[in-house]
Amino acid sequence: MAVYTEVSDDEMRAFIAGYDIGDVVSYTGIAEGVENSNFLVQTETGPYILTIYEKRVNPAELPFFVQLMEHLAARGLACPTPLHGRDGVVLRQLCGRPAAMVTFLRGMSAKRLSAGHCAALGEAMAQMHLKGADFAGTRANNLSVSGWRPLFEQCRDGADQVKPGLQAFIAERLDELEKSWPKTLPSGLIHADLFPDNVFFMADKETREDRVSGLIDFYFACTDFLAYDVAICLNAWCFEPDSSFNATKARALLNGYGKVRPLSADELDTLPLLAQGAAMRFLLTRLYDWLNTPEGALVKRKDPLEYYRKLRFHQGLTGPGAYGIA
Ligand SMILES: Nc1ncnc2c1ncn2[C@@H]1O[C@H](COP(=O)(O)OP(=O)(O)OP(=O)(O)O)[C@@H](O)[C@H]1O
Ligand SMILES: N[C@@H](CCO)C(=O)O
Repeated sequence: MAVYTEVSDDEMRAFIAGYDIGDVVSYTGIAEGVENSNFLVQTETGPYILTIYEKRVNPAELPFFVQLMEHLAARGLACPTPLHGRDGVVLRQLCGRPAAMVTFLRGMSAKRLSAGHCAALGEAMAQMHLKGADFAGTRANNLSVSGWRPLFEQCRDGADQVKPGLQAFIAERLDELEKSWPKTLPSGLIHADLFPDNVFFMADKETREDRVSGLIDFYFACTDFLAYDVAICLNAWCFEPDSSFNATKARALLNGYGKVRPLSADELDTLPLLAQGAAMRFLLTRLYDWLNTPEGALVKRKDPLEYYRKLRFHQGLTGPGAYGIA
């Protein structure tokens, strides 16, 4: 459940009055998500999403995220578009926290992922990379290689409670990743959290096949290697619940991506390393949350060991062939 900030009816009405979108008809907290408080707000002119930004979002970075969504939406990417208040302002305050309203996107995240979903995701991600190429804003990725060790230092003492030997495993892998992390791959705007819950699909009316209808949750977006985004998605989309890797889904994802933006030989060769790094990122943030979320908290903790297993898989690879590509 991700509604950290409760909003009263009066506070909601006053907040919505700041926009030219009619009066509030109803609103409800959205249970999904872990980072921010989200509400579905119905007004006389339709549905909107209200986000109240919580702990992990740095208010100073909000203009970057808002301008990025405006940039991508203006170039035809189906993503939330921030609403301007009557005074022109996008970033506002509600219940003492930064807040913004965005357009509501139709569609649903895929519950049972198929190779078709992975192919569609690959294409949509590549389109986002191309549309983001002329975005003027930049934001360093604080959850890439230089951010992992400080995060590890904050949770290393608890690691062995989660799995005996985990502390030594992470320490050894971190040393290796820091030594071998690439320096010169094609870079640009990446989403950095394009998990299945952040991608909406709708069935095509004629073919009945699921098409991507929208990408949401740009609050980890940053400037980094484009192939790192691909690696994050290989991890998030191509493993089965029993932890086995599905090379058919990986091939579909990579081919879908490559149809729009072909990956260079360097990017392909580096994928196993990038995928290990991407697994390290989510292993560490989940480990940190696991150790720091009090028992009984409203938010459901995600299993860090899922990403330990993913890291181990990529660690054993010598090239991108295991991802189903020649
Ligand atoms: N623009 C939108 N249109 C429709 N639904 C949305 C939109 N934005 C968010 N939602 C709904 O709200 C839920 C939570 O949103 P979001 O993933 O942005 O939250 P979060 O707390 O930042 O989550 P995460 O844990 O993925 O970082 C989504 O799963 C979706 O159901
Ligand atoms: N997608 C993240 C959580 C939200 O950023 C994870 O699964 O760990």
